[in-house]
Amino acid sequence: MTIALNIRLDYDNFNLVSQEQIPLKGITGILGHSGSGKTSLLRIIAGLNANASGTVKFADTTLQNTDKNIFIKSERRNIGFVFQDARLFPHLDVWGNLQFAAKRCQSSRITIDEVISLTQIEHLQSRHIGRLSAGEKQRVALARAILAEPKLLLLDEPLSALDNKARSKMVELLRNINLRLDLPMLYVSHSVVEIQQLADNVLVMENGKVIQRGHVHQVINQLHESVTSSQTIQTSLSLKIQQHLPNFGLTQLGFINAQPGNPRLYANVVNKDINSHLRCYILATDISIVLQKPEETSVINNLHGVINNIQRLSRNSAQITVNACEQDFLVKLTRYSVEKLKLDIGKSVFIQFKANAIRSY
Ligand SMILES: Nc1ncnc2c1ncn2[C@@H]1O[C@H](COP(=O)(O)OP(=O)(O)OP(=O)(O)O)[C@@H](O)[C@H]1O
Repeated sequence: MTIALNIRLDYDNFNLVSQEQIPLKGITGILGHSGSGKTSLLRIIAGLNANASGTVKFADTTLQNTDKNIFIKSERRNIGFVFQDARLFPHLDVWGNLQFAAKRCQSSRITIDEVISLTQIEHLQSRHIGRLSAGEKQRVALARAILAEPKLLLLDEPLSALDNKARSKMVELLRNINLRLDLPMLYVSHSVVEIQQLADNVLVMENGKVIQRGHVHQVINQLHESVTSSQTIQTSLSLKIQQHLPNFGLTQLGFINAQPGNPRLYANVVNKDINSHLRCYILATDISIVLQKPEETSVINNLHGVINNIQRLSRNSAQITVNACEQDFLVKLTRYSVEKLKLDIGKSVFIQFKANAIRSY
């Protein structure tokens, strides 16, 4: 199933042009700076922007074809939408908000109780909307959207008002809902970390155009510097949980396609089952490079690799790509260190990073 777009939207100071086939499998993240056109793109797909011209096809259904004067109204598109600000009915309690959605929904592939349980709002049912936290409101908005049994769910920065704890809970919840209901999602955010933790595939937007697309790790590891700040350049990867070392507060991890002899990595204890995959990232500023094999060091993660790219970031800093165990690691160094260590493409080096450099939500 895909969304096929061939559209154009012109405002006085902004033009969006997109010819895109978006495969609707799992969660597709749409990443980009403020003003790059992410919300406009979602609104066109949802049928909330009649000013756009061109064609929008959802699987075999034409939702819009300007030449043929076709425009299926938003409420008939079978597409759900969760906004940044939840947009619940303020005069109703949680149950009232859910009932409203359930009444409008025709089939019953999922019951209201199942949705309440999936979104973890059992204890909130009689609560008035005005007495919910931002995270709770988002979970109710999500429940309401799911109850309408959409074929596609669009989410526009739904986590932006949440703190880190609520955010990580929502990320887990969205993944769970995506798997349990097999409900494809398009998820807009300007946060690289949020997209890294949630999306399977990513589109990157800039100035009203999609400039990058692909699998989450591949896109994030090659993010254009105009999209990411040099502070958030990161290696995005998935690792396999090998064993927990509770006495040390550590978890041992392996590369997914590990070859015999590949070293293990260590992260601060991760609450996940053995053999499951941990989606994680390592900031480029958290990795350092040494020329000799470190023998006596407190830095727990040490990998041998070869430099395959050096890219200048600013007058005084550079991004070095080191391939180790068939994985590219991005490292940010000062130009002083690059010159001092005489780093060059093809040079054999060791990279080092601490356990707490392996991050996840
Ligand atoms: N109704 C409108 N009339 C004129 N210009 C608009 C309108 N809606 C959006 N724009 C402009 O279109 C551009 C893209 O806006 P859009 O909301 O799609 O960006 P975005 O990437 O979602 O940004 P953010 O992350 O801040 O939500 C912006 O420059 C915005 O000012």
